[in-house]
Amino acid sequence: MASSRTLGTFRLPPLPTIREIIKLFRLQAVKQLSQNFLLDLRLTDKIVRKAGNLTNAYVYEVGPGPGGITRSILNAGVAELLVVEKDSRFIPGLQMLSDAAPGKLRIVHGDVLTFKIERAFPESLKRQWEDDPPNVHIIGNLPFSVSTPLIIKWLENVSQRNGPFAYGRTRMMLTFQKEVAERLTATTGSKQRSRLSIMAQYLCDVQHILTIPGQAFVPKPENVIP
Ligand SMILES: C[S@@+](CC[C@H](N)C(=O)[O-])C[C@H]1O[C@@H](n2cnc3c(N)ncnc32)[C@H](O)[C@@H]1O
Repeated sequence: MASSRTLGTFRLPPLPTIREIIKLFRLQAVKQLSQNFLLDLRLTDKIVRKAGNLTNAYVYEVGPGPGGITRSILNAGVAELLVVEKDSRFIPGLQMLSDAAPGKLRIVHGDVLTFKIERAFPESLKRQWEDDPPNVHIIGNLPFSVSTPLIIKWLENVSQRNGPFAYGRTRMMLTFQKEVAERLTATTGSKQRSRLSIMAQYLCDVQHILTIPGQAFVPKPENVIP
């Protein structure tokens, strides 16, 4: 009999809702840390579907928080999901998810700005830069105070083919504040064209995939777009 890892048919068992997890573990968003959660699993499923086919993929989720996107990634048939979360309050809820998905979810209590993902996944996943992208994906809904410095760091990593790009042309699916997303995707001549647009588009194929309405987040932030 083949394992679910090979077939990519894993589904999480019934679990408390994200709202219940937030109540259970007292995970109220901390305003100073710009925490805004996605509670609607249909939306997190949609975000994860847009990241492409994750069957047997190795996924690095940055800032899982109460775990909405995390659940959708686990249900997408991944080989392994590694999450890095800075706020220790979220670790017990993530541990519950890990227990529900034996051998699939690795939890790191740490900082995405310093975590060394290049050592975390098997060497065998590495591809030449010119080859098809590796089966390694980055997904995240980070606070905006972190997503901007992080994307600048990752663009530097792309140019040096290290960090997450030691595996090859690793794909990323990230949420950004509306203004940052507009700058990342701004074409020549547009008002939002900036150094960030030029750097990002020179080094990556940048696409605006979907707009998340502010009311999808709890609490509701300023304008957001992935
Ligand atoms: C905007 S919330 C999103 C949470 C969850 N992904 C969701 O969509 O509901 C951002 C998450 O990133 C975490 N975070 C913030 N800075 C971080 C850092 N430097 N390293 C790792 N996690 C971080 C926060 O604690 C929080 O859980």
